[in-house]
Amino acid sequence: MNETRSEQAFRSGFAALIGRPNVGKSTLLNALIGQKVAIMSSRPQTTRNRIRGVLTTEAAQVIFIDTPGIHEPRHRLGKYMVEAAVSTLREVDVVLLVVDAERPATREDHLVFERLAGLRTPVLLVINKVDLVPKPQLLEVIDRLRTVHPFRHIIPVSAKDGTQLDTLKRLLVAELPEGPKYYPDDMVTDHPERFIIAEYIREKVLHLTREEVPHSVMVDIEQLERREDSNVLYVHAVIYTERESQKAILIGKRGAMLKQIGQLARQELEALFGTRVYLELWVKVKKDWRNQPGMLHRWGFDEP
Ligand SMILES: Nc1nc2c(ncn2[C@@H]2O[C@H](COP(=O)(O)OP(=O)(O)OP(=O)(O)O)[C@@H](O)[C@H]2O)c(=O)[nH]1
Repeated sequence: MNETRSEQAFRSGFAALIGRPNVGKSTLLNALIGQKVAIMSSRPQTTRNRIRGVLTTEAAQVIFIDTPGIHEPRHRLGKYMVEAAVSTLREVDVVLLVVDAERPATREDHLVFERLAGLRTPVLLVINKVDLVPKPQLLEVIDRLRTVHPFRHIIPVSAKDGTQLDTLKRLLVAELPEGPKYYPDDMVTDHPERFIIAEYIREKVLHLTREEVPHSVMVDIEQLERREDSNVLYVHAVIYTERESQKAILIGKRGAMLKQIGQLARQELEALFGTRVYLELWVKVKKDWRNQPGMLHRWGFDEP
């Protein structure tokens, strides 16, 4: 249709939506996503990092995730869980911090601000509910919050009447890397857990093997079963490589590397889902998987 548009690279990635209760996160998300609001998790109560929604435009896809531990005081949640929540902020592409223009720096807000210390992920500060405050007051708020963190942008919006939402979308998408469309446009429900688990395992692979194993690694979750009675999430995953030599590295001496990958991934997944995780990992060679459309579809990478 439009030539210049089709030449532009598609962007995709994860955005963490954070902010104390009642600042308008849900309203904002609904306003950004509009009719396509897609609450992805069928069992929100069992998943800690739930996907709240997916914004798909012609040029980009933003997957918004929730990080519940971020808003909780340390004593209620325990150090480990807070750290798990904060580590999510390091893993996403962009953080959207929402505050309320009328009450922008309560004690609860500061709790959230504290979690940003030292964070390298770009943070967009969204000052919501600007329809409720006069402009001079808004300028004061911006001045005050400017010093809280080196925000990438400060964007005053009103989720309620739509003020500045297009600007916010544009700035948000600009922070995302080029990438595939992870979810079909009309996806309403799925098990995003599959995708998240695969990404966690893949991250451990890349981290532990450094340059020895290139990015051609793919993780496929073959089986995902929640054993309600025992509160265990059972995961059977296969790490695909393109060469035998990579497979050998991934398995390591007497399986030591694979064991380490599994242990680290399991610990993080347990923190993420708040349940025990039984993780079974296999390594298989699948030559040239990247050129097999069937494989790509299986992993949800549909052509944009
Ligand atoms: N005036 C005004 N009200 C808003 C705006 N955005 C949200 N609200 C109101 O603020 C209240 C809280 O909004 P929510 O979207 O539920 O807030 P939340 O941050 O998702 O809250 P939790 O789910 O508790 O974390 C609701 O009554 C909204 O109608 C806005 O831009 N302007």
